[in-house]
Amino acid sequence: MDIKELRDRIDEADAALLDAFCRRMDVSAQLAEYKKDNALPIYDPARERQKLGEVALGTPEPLRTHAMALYSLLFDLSRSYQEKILCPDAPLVRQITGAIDGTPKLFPQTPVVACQGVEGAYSQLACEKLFPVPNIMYCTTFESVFSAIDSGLCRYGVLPLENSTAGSINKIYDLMMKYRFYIVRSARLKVDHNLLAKKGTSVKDIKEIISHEQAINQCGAFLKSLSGVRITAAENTALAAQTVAESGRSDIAALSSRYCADLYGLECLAESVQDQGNNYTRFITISKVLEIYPGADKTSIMMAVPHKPGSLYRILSRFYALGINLIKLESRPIPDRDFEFMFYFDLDTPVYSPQFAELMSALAAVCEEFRYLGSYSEIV
Ligand SMILES: O=C(O)C(=O)C[C@]1(C(=O)O)C=C[C@@H](O)C=C1
Repeated sequence: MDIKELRDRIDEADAALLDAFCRRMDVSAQLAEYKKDNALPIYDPARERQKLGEVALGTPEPLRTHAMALYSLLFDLSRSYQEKILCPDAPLVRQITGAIDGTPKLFPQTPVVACQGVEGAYSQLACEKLFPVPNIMYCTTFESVFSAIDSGLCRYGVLPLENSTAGSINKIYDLMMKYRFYIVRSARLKVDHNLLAKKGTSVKDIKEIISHEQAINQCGAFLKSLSGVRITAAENTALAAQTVAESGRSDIAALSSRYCADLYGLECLAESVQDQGNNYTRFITISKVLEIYPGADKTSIMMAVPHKPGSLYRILSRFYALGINLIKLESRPIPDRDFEFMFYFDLDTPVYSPQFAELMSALAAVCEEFRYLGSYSEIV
């Protein structure tokens, strides 16, 4: 048999499948109306289990798992179709539409912004990338940034979320579980670590290098190339530069930004010493109020899914069914719950698209715990 004949047979099978699929979804819509009239929940796990059992029995062995995967997807599509019929205007979708209409068109120019660190820290550079003229309030910890927003002390907070070399900043993800906030903008900042020391120092004199743990990790190869040097962790890279400047020693150096060299009158002994030339950190701007500025094409959400096989797959299949691209997936253990995880998703979808509205109403209905973290644009 040639390829043309085989493809004709596939087309024939597909026509029957498509017809059966449309009929099945049509009945699903009728079931949605029945459930509404009789106050029944959309999801009926016992019925789905029974159907899967029948599918397993009715399918020859080599195709059994494939058929079961197909039916799991069919149930998902069927349920999301029913949700669309029963709750076309979910409260979350109304809240998002309200925020789009109610947010000013211009991003704030001179607000009070909280960030962790001191003058010269990468967070300060991020604040300046995110706002034209930020009025920066420095906090000692990431948590104090969250609480400054929560208490209304500052309107915005800027926090690092992930680094292209070192990965996610788990502490921030964990704090996200504890505080209520929305992301209103993000930015990618190129992070260049430089070896800074007092003027007149040469690399061979250096006996100690101080910096933030993340920066030390990102400069592993360079640090290995220096022998007999003690590595000391500092609270942040700016503080490391300040310590060197105030040390009165000519055998100590810091890994820090170019900005800090100027700020603390230090000399740059070696430039861009990080392992990966393209070292970026992604920062987010958070606010207590949901604001959606024009051009929002990214959305972050977090959710706890039931602790059973296929739960995450069910969520992912919804993204797939609606053609929504997932750009990041992170998971963190939920405190006090045995091996249960909170999942964080970054989605690449304009907040104005109908698929997005459909996804938001569907997810809010299927997850154990679901939080919409905001829609925003990213400055690169
Ligand atoms: O049987 C139902 O109650 C349906 O709504 C149909 C259906 C299905 O698509 O087969 C969809 C959702 C339920 O969880 C169970 C089954």
